[in-house]
Amino acid sequence: MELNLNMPPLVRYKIPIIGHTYSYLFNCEEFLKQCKKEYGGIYSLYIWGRVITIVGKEYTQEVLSKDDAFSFTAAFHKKFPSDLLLKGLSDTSIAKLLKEHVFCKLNFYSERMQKSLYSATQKYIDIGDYDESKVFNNMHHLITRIISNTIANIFIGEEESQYEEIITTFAEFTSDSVIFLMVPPILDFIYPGLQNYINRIIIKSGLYNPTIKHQAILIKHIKNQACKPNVLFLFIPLRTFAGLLKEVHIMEQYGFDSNNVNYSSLADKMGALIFVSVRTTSRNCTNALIDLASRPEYMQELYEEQLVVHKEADKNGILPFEALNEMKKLDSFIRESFRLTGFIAGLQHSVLKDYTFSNGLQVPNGHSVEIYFDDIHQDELLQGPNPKSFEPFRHVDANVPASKIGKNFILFGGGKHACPGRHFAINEIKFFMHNAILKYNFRTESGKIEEKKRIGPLTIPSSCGIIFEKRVK
Ligand code: HEM
Repeated sequence: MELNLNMPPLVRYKIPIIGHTYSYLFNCEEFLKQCKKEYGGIYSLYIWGRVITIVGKEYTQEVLSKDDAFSFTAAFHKKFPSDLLLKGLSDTSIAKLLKEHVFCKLNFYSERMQKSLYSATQKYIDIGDYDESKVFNNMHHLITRIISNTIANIFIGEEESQYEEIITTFAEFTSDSVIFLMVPPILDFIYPGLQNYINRIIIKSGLYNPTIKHQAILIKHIKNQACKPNVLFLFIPLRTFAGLLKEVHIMEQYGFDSNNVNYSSLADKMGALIFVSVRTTSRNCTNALIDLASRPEYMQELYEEQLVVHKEADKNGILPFEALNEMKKLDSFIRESFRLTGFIAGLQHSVLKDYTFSNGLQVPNGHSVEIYFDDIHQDELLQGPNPKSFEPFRHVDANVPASKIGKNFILFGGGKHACPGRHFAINEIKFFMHNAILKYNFRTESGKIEEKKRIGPLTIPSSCGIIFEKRVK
């Protein structure tokens, strides 16, 4: 019984119904700092008609590591009609399949990744003649298309990724699907969960379903791909479709038999894969690029490192996989960009059973907890001196790579469900940045440090102008 539990303190609030919603949305940084000062490392807020618990650095690892008590996926399903829009997302075999067949042989994808990244960069960051410079106003949009080219190339195949409609689907699937999350859940003030209930009616009645068009495009191209022998098929990293059909255990997992392929189910899984990979990578890649454009004083040092690394490239400019380990300064820069991504709180988890934290406070089954990112990513003890300042090479001396998760770095979550795609994403961002630094000089049009755009406790990349100039060799 919830009544008998020793729950975290509920922060005082003045306005009934609204509770802390306004402060959380519009003054999150200061508000959570103040709450921590008054209530300590774990307390509850009343937001959008529900009580949620904010968990600070001392208890974060408990949330991330105890997957029998806390679930990120369950919290997402509660807020979002994923069973209608993202059917593949609840398929736990995707993470397993990716781990077993893709993430453990990333070197296999390194060449494809570089080739498609470099050609897409040339296509979308096209600055014309040799000595021209050009301003690009929405890097997030361009980088999403560049990343979509690469992810589509790897997961749906070289040939299908040549179609603009497939790139559009990869680039827009996520933003179209989460449209329902973008609408503030005002109806939840009337009754918690009402907003999601109404969203479900809208989708089920056929009034509006933003993913249908993408589903049709994915099915069409998966079919195209499946009809051609000797091509890399889908996200199953076997070289040939014939090879795929021989892999009985994968076929069984996917309900495959050579005469009866369930394309709709494959498109669902592809949708889930796009959802977890494209926007996350694009957002962080854009942030890294703008963070560097904002601090041109670091460009030369990074350029010199990339020049040395590039000596290992073959005649087509393709680096060996191992060269990624040599990009130490770039890796540190990227980790610093991740660390200061501006997320104040997030990674909401649902509580799966009554749980007692190590300090004795308890949360009931069905409750939600959210992690206080700032308490970790901006903490002096965890990050070293000047945790708020962007010090691009602070991780070089510490010898901590961008992919290392732990008590002081939770952008990729943690525990058993920590993002398995982080190495893939970081490799992609490193190859992209390596190429961009070698080819261009870039800086913000304003000449200032451009901050991310804040949306409540989260951020999206700035849409500021970035000036690109070709480097004179
Ligand atoms: C910079 C880019 C990325 C970020 C910031 C990111 C972040 C995250 C986070 C926070 C989680 C939840 C972890 C948790 O529950 O504790 C997650 C899960 C996941 N991510 Fe990523 N991700 C990124 C890129 C990718 C890519 C490129 C892929 C695939 C190619 C991917 C595949 C997954 C999968 C399959 C899961 C679910 C893991 C599970 O439930 O066991 N991610 N990611």
